[in-house]
Amino acid sequence: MPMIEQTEERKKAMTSKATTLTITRPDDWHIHLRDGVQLKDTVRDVSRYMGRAIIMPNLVPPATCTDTALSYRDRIMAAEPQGNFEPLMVLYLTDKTTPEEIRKAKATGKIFAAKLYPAGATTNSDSGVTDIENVFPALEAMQEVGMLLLVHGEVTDSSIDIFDRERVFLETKLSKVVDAFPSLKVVLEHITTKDAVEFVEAASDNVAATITAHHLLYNRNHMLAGGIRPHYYCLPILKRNTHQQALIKAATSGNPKFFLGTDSAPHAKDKKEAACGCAGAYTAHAAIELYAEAFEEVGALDKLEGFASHFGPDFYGLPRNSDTITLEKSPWQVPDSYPLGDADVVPIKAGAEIDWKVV
Ligand SMILES: NC(=O)N[C@@H](CC(=O)O)C(=O)O
Ligand SMILES: [Zn+2]
Ligand SMILES: [Zn+2]
Repeated sequence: MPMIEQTEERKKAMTSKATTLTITRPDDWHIHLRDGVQLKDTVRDVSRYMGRAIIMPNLVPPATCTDTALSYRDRIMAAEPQGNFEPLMVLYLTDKTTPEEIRKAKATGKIFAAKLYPAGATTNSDSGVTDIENVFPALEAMQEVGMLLLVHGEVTDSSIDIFDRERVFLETKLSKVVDAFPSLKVVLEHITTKDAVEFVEAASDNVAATITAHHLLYNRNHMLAGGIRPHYYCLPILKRNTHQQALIKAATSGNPKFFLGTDSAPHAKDKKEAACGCAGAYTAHAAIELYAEAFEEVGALDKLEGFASHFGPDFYGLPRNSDTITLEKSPWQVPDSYPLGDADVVPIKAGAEIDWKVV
């Protein structure tokens, strides 16, 4: 066996037997904290060890302007009295977002990105964008002031199969945006397909993607084979195994274009276990632990730190966190549910064991 392969083999053997792992403190580059009575629970979970998080603005009503984004930030800060956690705010783009609003948001130093939801694509996206060209003036201003564009990348055309909506979005919409705004930094959020991996790899260095833990750990069989499991239902929907494999390969490749974004999106139990259940999976109770399981599965624990703690801040042009966290191999059982304000949320791996624990 050639020398290089032996070294690789040894490294694999080492990482697969690792019992502790210390990494730079991670950040979550895509999370839903919701609002009101739910905030104390969602903020407690994310702030246990995430240094910062990009906070999605799809509230009811959505955070479409600087003032609503800043007052939402204040409510999040009030829910985390220790002050160890920094929420990075995001503006919700609509057909009417003006270049002035973009400049105003950027000038606060607290709003880092604007989010494109195609109208009707996902939870609370009704006020989203109806035609991508409607936001071109806003995108022009974002490119100019250096504000990132975050994208829910799915078309909403009812004639397009739900499993194809991400791919068709790349071909018909996102390609237009990256061609028209080559200096705009774009994050394709929560990618779910091999097509998205290839799109991001082939694009310029201004295009990156977040990947969730649940899309690394699961495929559509987990959701649909042997019974329908609503807690795996999220958007973009889990795809077939070959797409899951492409995502695992991208996340563990060491390519800095792919980084951590949990898309942890809690919905009350009764809103998920329903005839028409809401889209979204809750993973903030064990975010880094779930990623550690996915990385360990393919012998790539040595690639977790870059993905979870380095590539996100590098892409956003922010400093990396300066302290560390330590994970320990110490299996624990996930509760059947957690409190979520005046309701309960069923988390991913409810009632099952997770191997890693943050100490
Ligand atoms: N991912 C989801 O399935 N749901 C998210 C919205 C989103 O990120 O698309 C939510 O807010 O519930
Ligand atoms: Zn989304
Ligand atoms: Zn989301």
